[in-house]
Amino acid sequence: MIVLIGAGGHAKVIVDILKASGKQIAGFYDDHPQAKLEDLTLLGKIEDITNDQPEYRFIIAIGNNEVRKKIADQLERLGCKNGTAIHPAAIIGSDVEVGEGTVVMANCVINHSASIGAHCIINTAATVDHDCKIKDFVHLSPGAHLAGNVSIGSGSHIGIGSSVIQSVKVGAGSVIGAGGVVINNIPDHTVAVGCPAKVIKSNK
Ligand SMILES: CC(=O)SCCNC(=O)CCNC(=O)[C@H](O)C(C)(C)COP(=O)(O)OP(=O)(O)OC[C@H]1O[C@@H](n2cnc3c(N)ncnc32)[C@H](O)[C@@H]1OP(=O)(O)O
Repeated sequence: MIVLIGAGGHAKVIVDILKASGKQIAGFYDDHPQAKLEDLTLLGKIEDITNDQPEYRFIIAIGNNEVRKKIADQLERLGCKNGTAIHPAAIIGSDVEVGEGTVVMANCVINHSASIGAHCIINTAATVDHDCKIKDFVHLSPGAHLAGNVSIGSGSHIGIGSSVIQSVKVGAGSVIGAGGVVINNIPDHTVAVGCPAKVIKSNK
């Protein structure tokens, strides 16, 4: 039984994925007392989460990577278990690892021997090619494409429609702007944009 945390647009898409894959949703937590998420039950504020029902599997349905990490730390302290949501129209190759709490949206392709960390978002129609290594709390935006053997550090955000050529490393906590074309390694905690993507500022 899945429990969602958050009730925004990202959460709505995850509800659709869970419905399409036949998973039951017990309800959702959100800090706004008037929050609505389809016909699901609001279970309380995020600070009210407990591990009283060990059959629950939590998915943090919030797009911001840092917020997701903070809540994941809270869930870990409580001993809560995480669920995953993988759209039935996603294609997952052999020897692919998908970490707990991660969501994979419709029309994604994750190819042979790629590994995806925990609490990642592999957004609509993103592709991750063979042997890529994606650490925890990464967001690959819709239509982002990673060639083979790319590494993405923890908490980085790859913008919508970006491409990363083979064997390049994007550091931790970095952002690649929408439509960026990454052909060189990108350091930790930076924002890079354009074609070819160049660092324009720090992301600390
Ligand atoms: C389902 C969903 O909705 S998933 C969400 C998907 N969303 C995304 O992928 C958003 C990605 N975000 C971006 O591309 C943003 O523009 C960012 C993060 C790169 C930069 O945002 P900010 O930090 O607010 O920077 P800001 O808008 O001030 O831009 C700084 C400079 O970079 C330029 N710039 C910003 N984004 C880009 C871009 N994607 N490509 C090229 N140049 C860019 C701006 O024109 C500006 O240039 P200037 O200084 O010459 O005027």
